[in-house]
Amino acid sequence: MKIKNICCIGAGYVGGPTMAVIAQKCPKVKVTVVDINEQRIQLWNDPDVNNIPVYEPGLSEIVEEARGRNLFFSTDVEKAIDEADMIFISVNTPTKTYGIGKGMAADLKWIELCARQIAEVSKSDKIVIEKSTLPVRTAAALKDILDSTGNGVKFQILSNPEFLAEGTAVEDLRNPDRVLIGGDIDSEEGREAMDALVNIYASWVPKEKILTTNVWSSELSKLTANAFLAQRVSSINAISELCEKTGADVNEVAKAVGMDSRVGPKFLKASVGFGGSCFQKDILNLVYIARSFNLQEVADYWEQVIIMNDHQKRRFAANMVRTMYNTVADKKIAILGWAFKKDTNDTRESAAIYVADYLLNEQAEILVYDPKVTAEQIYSDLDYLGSRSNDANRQAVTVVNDPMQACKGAHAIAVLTEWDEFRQLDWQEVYDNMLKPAFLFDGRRLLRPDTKREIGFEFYAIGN
Ligand SMILES: NC(=O)c1ccc[n+]([C@@H]2O[C@H](COP(=O)([O-])OP(=O)(O)OC[C@H]3O[C@@H](n4cnc5c(N)ncnc54)[C@H](O)[C@@H]3O)[C@@H](O)[C@H]2O)c1
Ligand SMILES: O=c1ccn([C@@H]2O[C@H](COP(=O)(O)OP(=O)(O)O[C@H]3O[C@H](CO)[C@@H](O)[C@H](O)[C@H]3O)[C@@H](O)[C@H]2O)c(=O)[nH]1
Repeated sequence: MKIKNICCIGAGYVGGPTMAVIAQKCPKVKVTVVDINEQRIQLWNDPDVNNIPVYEPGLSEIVEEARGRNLFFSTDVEKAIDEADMIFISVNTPTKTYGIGKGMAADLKWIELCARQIAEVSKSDKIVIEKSTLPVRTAAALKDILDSTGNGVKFQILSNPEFLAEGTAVEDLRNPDRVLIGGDIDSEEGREAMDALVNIYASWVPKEKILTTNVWSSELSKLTANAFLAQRVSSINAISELCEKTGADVNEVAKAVGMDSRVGPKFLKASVGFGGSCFQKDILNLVYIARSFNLQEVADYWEQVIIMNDHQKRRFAANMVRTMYNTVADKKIAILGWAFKKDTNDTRESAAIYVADYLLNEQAEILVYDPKVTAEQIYSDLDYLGSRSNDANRQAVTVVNDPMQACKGAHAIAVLTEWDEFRQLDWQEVYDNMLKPAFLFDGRRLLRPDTKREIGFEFYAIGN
């Protein structure tokens, strides 16, 4: 089966970059990314390619090359569905905030809306691909909805979870560790659909890296992969607290442990806590699924990864307060970095939001600098927590676009995102312009303790 037209529903952090790379690597395939968010689509179509709504190194160049040639962004969802042979569903699947499974289960309302719309609009057979991260067995629900139209259109459902990490999305998409495709391997139509998707990826991914499985394994592998990665971060963060009590250094411990080839060195960087839109949501979802099958021990085991992460964020903020003589009321605290990791403008579940909220509850005055996050986003993150009025957030938090300005006259600095530029700051000048004692809290192990202490900072770092 030759695919000519691809539609992707959802022009977010996954849909945008993934489709841009497919369009670049398959110039003969027309790729249309659609979204109900008009402003987002407008930005994807902005003549100045630097204004596209997702910041990822290397992405604007690809969009510039492919946009208007075989890559299109549109709000006309129906037309794109109608024209496509292959439809990726890449909409958000956040944690439910209401009803059964509130705070745990994935909210599948947007997925279901997509399925219903595809069912309603389609006049020809289609391959429908789960790109969003979904609970295991969601494909069965999609199949039910799609097969109930009664208009004779045939749908093949595949699971093709995305493993890209933000900040390295383009590199991860161009050079994936693996591509996972789950489908109905027992039927000829199922195998044909899987082959069609394999062929798209085979345009640039070596065949041995393209893995095909049954649908349920594919769906569950995605949740499992994120649970394993997050578990490593929580494991090293648990050890970081022990390091602080014993004189061991978490970086040295991580290096010694990670050099065991059975463990490996990646994802052992202690931090103020993992953030991002995926780890917490996907583990909560896994825990919820395990509980729904009455697997209490399995659920409790994975839940601990989240409990540890919440503890890490809280204890970092509490340590700041304790160190600063048990009060930060009316003290100026500069937060360097708001994104959940470097090289992205995404702030979802960023540790910075929770640390700031904790300090605001202690009546601190906060100045924030992040090279890629807007003031509007920072206020909206704080407002969303609902800890105080929106006005109170604007009164207590000032967002600036120069790190030196954030630190000037501050009692303390907290480094909460590992942006490279923070290493290069003139730390002597920062110190000179701060109130003394000048407290510096490194939540990312970004800065060298010896040089900062030499300058005169009261320096604290996770796991040191
Ligand atoms: N962000 C990541 O790094 C990442 C990586 C791998 C997998 N995932 C998974 O991919 C999925 C998408 O994540 P994201 O970060 O791109 O989300 P996102 O919120 O950035 O983008 C989702 C988009 O879908 C749109 N949308 C929702 N319902 C729609 C509908 N019915 N019709 C048209 N558009 C609709 C929204 O307007 C939004 O722009 C999630 O399931 C997530 O778990 C995310
Ligand atoms: O050693 C580490 C590694 C990561 N982190 C933090 O963990 C969070 C997540 O980082 P990362 O995994 O690099 O970014 P994400 O974009 O959230 O990517 C994860 O989540 C995606 C969405 O499901 C998956 O596709 C990716 O494979 C998976 O890495 C960030 O806050 C990091 O700062 C640490 O604290 N220490």
